[in-house]
Amino acid sequence: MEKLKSVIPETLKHKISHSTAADLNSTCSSLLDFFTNLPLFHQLVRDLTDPQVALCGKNKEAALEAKAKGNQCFTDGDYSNALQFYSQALRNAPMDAEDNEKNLVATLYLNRASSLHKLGLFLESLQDCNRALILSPVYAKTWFRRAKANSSLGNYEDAMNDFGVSMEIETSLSGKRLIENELNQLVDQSRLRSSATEKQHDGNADEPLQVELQCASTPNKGRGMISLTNIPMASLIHKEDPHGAIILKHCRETHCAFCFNELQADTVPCVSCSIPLYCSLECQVQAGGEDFLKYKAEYGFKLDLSDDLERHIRNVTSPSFCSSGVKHFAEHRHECQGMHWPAVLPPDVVLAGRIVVKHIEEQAYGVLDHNVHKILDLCQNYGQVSSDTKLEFHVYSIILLCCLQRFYATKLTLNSTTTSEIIILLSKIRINSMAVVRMKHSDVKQPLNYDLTSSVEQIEVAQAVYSGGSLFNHSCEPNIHAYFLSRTLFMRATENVTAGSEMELSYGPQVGQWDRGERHMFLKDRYSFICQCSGCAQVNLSDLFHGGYRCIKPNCDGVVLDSSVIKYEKEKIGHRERLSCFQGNVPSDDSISKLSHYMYEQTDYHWLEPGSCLGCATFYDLQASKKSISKAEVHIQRMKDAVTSGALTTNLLMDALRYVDILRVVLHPFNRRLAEVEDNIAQAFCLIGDLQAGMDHCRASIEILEKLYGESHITIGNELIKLASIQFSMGQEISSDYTARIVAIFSRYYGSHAEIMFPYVHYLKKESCRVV
Ligand SMILES: C[S@@+](CC[C@H](N)C(=O)[O-])C[C@H]1O[C@@H](n2cnc3c(N)ncnc32)[C@H](O)[C@@H]1O
Repeated sequence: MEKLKSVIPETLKHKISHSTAADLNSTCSSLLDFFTNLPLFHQLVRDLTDPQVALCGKNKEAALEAKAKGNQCFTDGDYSNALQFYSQALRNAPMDAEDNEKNLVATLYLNRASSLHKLGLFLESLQDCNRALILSPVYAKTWFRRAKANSSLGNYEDAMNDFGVSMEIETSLSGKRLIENELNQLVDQSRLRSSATEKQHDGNADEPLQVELQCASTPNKGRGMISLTNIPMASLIHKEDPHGAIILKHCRETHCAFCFNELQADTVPCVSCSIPLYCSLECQVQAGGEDFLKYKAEYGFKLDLSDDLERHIRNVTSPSFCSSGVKHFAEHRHECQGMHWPAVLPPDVVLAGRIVVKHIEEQAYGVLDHNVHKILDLCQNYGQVSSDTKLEFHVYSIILLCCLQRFYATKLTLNSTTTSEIIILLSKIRINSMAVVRMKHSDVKQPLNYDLTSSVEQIEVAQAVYSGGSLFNHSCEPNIHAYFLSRTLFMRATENVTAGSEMELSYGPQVGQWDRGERHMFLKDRYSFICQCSGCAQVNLSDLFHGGYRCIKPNCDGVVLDSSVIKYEKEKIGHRERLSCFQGNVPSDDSISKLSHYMYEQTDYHWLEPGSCLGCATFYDLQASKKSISKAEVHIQRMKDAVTSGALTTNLLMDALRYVDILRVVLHPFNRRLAEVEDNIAQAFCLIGDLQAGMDHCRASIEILEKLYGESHITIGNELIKLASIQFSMGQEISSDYTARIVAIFSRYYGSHAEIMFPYVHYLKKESCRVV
């Protein structure tokens, strides 16, 4: 692609770089003319769309080779490698391929089920048996394997039926005897053990939306969502499935390409290509590609089975989702023609393709020509994107159209109108799509037992467009919180909202996390807008403390600011509205109220000068402080590196501690850097086994963060979990007040879903009941 961009004449590049949305017809027409006569372009399109050169098609030989390796590993007792090889074979195996006169895919699912069973993964083993039986219900071995999985799971009735079918199909005497033995053992077992399994808490799946919202015009952010009623904190205010979504490349091997949940060992590959992996048949069928169920074998035994066994076979081989009647747009279907453009082009471009195809399919006679701009009624900002992005949008739009034409030859014309419409669609996706995130597995699965001071990390797994969700504007002081379950977007009010207020979420940056300059830069680079939210427009204490220095006058709590911060604060003062944060989030304590009182009382703004204390107006030169900070940072970094590389020593930690003292002398006590450093020190202490010191520093970090974010922010919730995990490791009891505080914060942000997303919340709730 870079090569293609590099041969575009400079004059044309210049024209594109300076184009606005109104110029697109002309720039697209020029680029199309240029590409039409460029062999390199035609070669590139051929490479992307010719199934003969693509590497993502099915390949029986590769599947058989992997199967043979899997069999060898299984024989050698190396079940986890056997599992890997069978999964690889499944990815490559054509659905209709036969091996030893049996359906190859069914055999591979059965073989993998055996490995999964050996590894103790019984549910996964059961699911693989189900898949094998849909494709081929006539093998006694598969029913036998299913019976074993069910038996291990305590599903005795199902297991007996499975053995029953297996016995009917089995022809050999020795086979029948084996089944009979197993069946007898199962009968004994089922008498001894109850099959009760704990039902997983799945939240209130049908929690109703409790609010009325309206899309209205705002003074400086375009459209926005306004509440028409008072909304209590933690209410669910919005729930939506995506208009279009796509998994990110780095998560293809780890997360389901449809629901974006983490993949388990029993992955289901796409039926007709070797790229996407799904967590279940249901996801595969909904996402499209070819339909797995197309290969469902008809049950045609010539056996005299009881009604119960006949019903059992039907239930197993016709999964319930087949009859649910819910029809989804099969978003992967047009990408799955043995070509590899969907695997190669950037996700937002492939996502644009999905949205275009959905548009065409939803209109029975849809043709993509002049009406693409109606695809999504969302705002776009083509005019504001960088020159480089404009050029990329042009090139990718033409390439995407060429790729889509292979599937929709009659409905897609490649001309300047369609190309410019795709460019506008890409601009819409750029500012309106959301990153679907998941908590890092290890952070949430093991209640209070994870790496002691690691922070809860989110991973971006997919990019999705939510037509309704896109109407919510950004605020660095948001009053709603967005999160995802599978691919569904949920939004909740994180505070009590009065009727008529704007409902705003954070697109990333928040007050307390970054200073105003960093927030602006991020939003401008990523979304190309200048933030006009209350956090950026009004003076708030968090922004003052965030990077503030300590006043040199003894007993003065005032904060001293650097010129870079002053620049932004002066801009805010132009707005003449002050201290929004003080009235809401930040807890009042003496130092804050003194400072805020002082600031409120001032009618002129001379106090706002670099190096001048906001509390007592004493001036001092920040240069010397900056020098000592730089020196201290070197030593703290040395300790951090040692933590990362596992080479931490007590000496390195003590050395860093001395330099932290220097930071404490020069930085304001609520400076965010101090919170970060306290956290680093806490982690280091935990690593060398001094958990008490680790806990003290973790607490010190939380106290600072509370000043910056307020006491009920989710960041504080995450930090409190960290503290609880240290306490837990020390064998200390976690007090019920403390537990209640954590539960309250998580419930405020995740409502009834808090426990599914963070199993430790469930654990803490149970603990607090026990303590009380
Ligand atoms: C996802 S859309 C939100 C809905 C949009 N306002 C509309 O009219 O469709 C994002 C765009 O809204 C505007 N916007 C959202 N939050 C903003 C903020 N805090 N300050 C300024 N503009 C904002 C920007 O133009 C941004 O590119």
